[in-house]
Amino acid sequence: MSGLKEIASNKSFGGYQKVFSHDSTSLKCNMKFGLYLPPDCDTNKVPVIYWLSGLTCTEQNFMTKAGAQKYASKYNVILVMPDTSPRGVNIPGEDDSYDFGSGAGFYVNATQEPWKSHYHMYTYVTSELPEIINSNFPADPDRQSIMGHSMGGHGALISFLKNPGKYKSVSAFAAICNPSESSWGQRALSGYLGDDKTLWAQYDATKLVSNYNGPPNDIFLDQGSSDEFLEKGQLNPQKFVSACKEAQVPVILTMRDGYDHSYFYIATFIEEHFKHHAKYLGISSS
Ligand SMILES: N[C@@H](CCC(=O)N[C@@H](CS)C(=O)NCC(=O)O)C(=O)O
Repeated sequence: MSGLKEIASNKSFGGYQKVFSHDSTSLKCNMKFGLYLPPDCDTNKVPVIYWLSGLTCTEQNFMTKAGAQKYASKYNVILVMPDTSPRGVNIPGEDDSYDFGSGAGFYVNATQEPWKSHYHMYTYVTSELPEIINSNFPADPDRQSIMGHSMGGHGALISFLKNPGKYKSVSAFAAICNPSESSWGQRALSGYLGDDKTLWAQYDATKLVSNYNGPPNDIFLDQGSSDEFLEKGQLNPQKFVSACKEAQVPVILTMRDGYDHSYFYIATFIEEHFKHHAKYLGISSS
């Protein structure tokens, strides 16, 4: 990693909403991420929550639409908001689809040509970015949690399940819970990983949960009942809940009557997610 550069900074709820760029070693391109620094981190190391966004998003969507700064300030946590794929790496067709390539890295490490030289979003969000955050900002490396939306909900669930103990808690809005069985997931997993379904299973929360042996923890899933992608079979929260029950892993699925897939829905319930993480990160609101 080199060239960490602040490219925006705006005071918000007593802290600062910033954007940084840097040269990523795992993605081999320049990347941007959003970072909210709460007021208290001037003097103390504070917990960190990673937010992973969904298809088509950049580091901007959650930052500008979720209203999360108010709660990151109140609960005194650093928020990290990465982009969703490598950018501008000149792979033929990278910008052709909304659900594959740019804006759709799917939080996997690609093994297939031509994606495998850059598309390592799993390593980027679980290793490279935490190292950057922990070494450049007042982040407590022993208190980190992860949450996300849709493709990013999938990213949050697999990051949590594949790294027992690394994240104190996980939550997700409208997560793609069983990507091997959704058309979004099938397109991404076959494109990035090829046809080997055992490799797909390493990035499928519903399959991973059966091997989870980390600390006991309520996995918090949030889902709007009028989400068009739920109706289209892209999300499959019930399959994940059944797999959790079978594996005796505690899960909470909260259905929200009439809410859709949008950031209007996320903004409505984001504080509940902060409360969930605050409980596991050992923080009380100021
Ligand atoms: N454009 C796609 C859907 C893409 C979509 O809904 N993306 C979600 C995540 S899966 C999102 O967060 N979009 C950006 C936004 O709402 O700000 C379609 O119309 O089918």
